[in-house]
Amino acid sequence: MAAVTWRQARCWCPSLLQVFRFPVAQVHLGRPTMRASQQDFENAMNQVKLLKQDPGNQVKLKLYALYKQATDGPCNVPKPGVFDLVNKAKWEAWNALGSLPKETARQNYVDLVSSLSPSSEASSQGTHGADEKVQESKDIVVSSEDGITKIMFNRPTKKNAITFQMYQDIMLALKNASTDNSAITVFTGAGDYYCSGNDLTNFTSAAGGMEEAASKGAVVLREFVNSFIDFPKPLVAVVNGPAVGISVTLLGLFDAVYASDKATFHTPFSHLGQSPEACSSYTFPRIMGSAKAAEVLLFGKKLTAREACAHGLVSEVFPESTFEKEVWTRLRAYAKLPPNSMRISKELIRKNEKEKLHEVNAEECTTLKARWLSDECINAIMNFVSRKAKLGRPQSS
Ligand SMILES: CCCCC/C=C/C(=O)SCCNC(=O)CCNC(=O)[C@H](O)C(C)(C)COP(=O)(O)OP(=O)(O)OC[C@H]1O[C@@H](n2cnc3c(N)ncnc32)[C@H](O)[C@@H]1OP(=O)(O)O
Repeated sequence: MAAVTWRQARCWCPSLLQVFRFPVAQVHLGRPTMRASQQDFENAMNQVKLLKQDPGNQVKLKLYALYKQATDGPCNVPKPGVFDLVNKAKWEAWNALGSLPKETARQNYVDLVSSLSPSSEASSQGTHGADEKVQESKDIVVSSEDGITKIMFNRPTKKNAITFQMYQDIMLALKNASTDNSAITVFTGAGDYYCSGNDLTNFTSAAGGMEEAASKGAVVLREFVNSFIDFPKPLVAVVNGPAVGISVTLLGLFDAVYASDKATFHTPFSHLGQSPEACSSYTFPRIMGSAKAAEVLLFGKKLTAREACAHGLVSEVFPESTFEKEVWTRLRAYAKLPPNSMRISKELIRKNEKEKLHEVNAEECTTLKARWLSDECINAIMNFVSRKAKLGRPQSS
């Protein structure tokens, strides 16, 4: 066998913070064996380089973890800071292997690579077909059926609060959805909530200083919101329950919002010492008028679904008992409309606003970065974490 040439191969992660790297070598693949030799291992590493399609972040993390376990043994390096998203994900994947023996890790690596045959590659790609089920991660579940790509917040025990990993998963899901075979893309939530907004522990668990955490948070937020501004297909929210914070402000960038009559819309930014994001400082006054937007964004007035509909944020409200059936029936019909026509019409509607939206997004992120470092914000988050205040409760409306 030829001498192995190690090198770092750049893999195909298309979203923000996407550069997962893992070593590959110059040889060919062996099929799964009962006991993988060093050569099988090296063959498998080379095969990774030859894969024609991106196997997806979850698989790449698994490969990285198994490679490290097989070569270095159990994870022995300090955990990266919370904002070092890629290295933290890699560290967690490696650390999760515990004391798995090197030989077993080597075998598992070979078997995993072997399973990435051309036929199995297709189902793990972002370019999945319109009738496939795809799961990007456990907290963000992506599926595609009947011409609709559904992106579901799936963290019901935490009211679907969005972690840093989930921001990344959503960006990836949107990137994939923009080129898949579906005609429209739909967001919804699992459980009783649509989404309770940013996970307030994202900042409290930051390993680096607050300054660094705020800088990185602003970068993630800007990129995240950009992916909604630029999304080319019709984007629909199926708001199954209460929505808080960024899950509300983002709705100003959606093309249609359907809500159950048990949904509420709450942006408690002043309570949190924060400021609006997702272009809502621009979209909300345009959608609902400046007086109502101020009440919502400055004073944190919680809107019922019917109020949100009356003020233009929601397209239509449905009774809870028939919500799912009625909305999905309608969406399946919409998804049969000519997709290019819908895409071109959306482009026309969005075109004149795009530059402005990007400007607003950048400014909101800069402002929020400063807010996250303020005493008002730090105290509010600490209050939530220590359960002195729950932001949903003091509101009377
Ligand atoms: C880097 C990007 C930044 C983007 C900027 C975005 C800003 C925002 O989104 S601001 C809005 C942030 N969200 C909130 O302020 C909501 C906070 N949560 C609450 O007020 C309440 O939890 C509730 C009203 C959403 C629900 O109340 P309740 O029905 O009483 O349920 P629990 O409080 O017991 O919640 C169950 C469970 O879920 C955890 N949780 C809920 N929301 C969040 C959250 N946003 N962040 C972190 N954790 C959340 C809650 O702590 C409970 O956990 P356990 O105590 O472990 O059961």
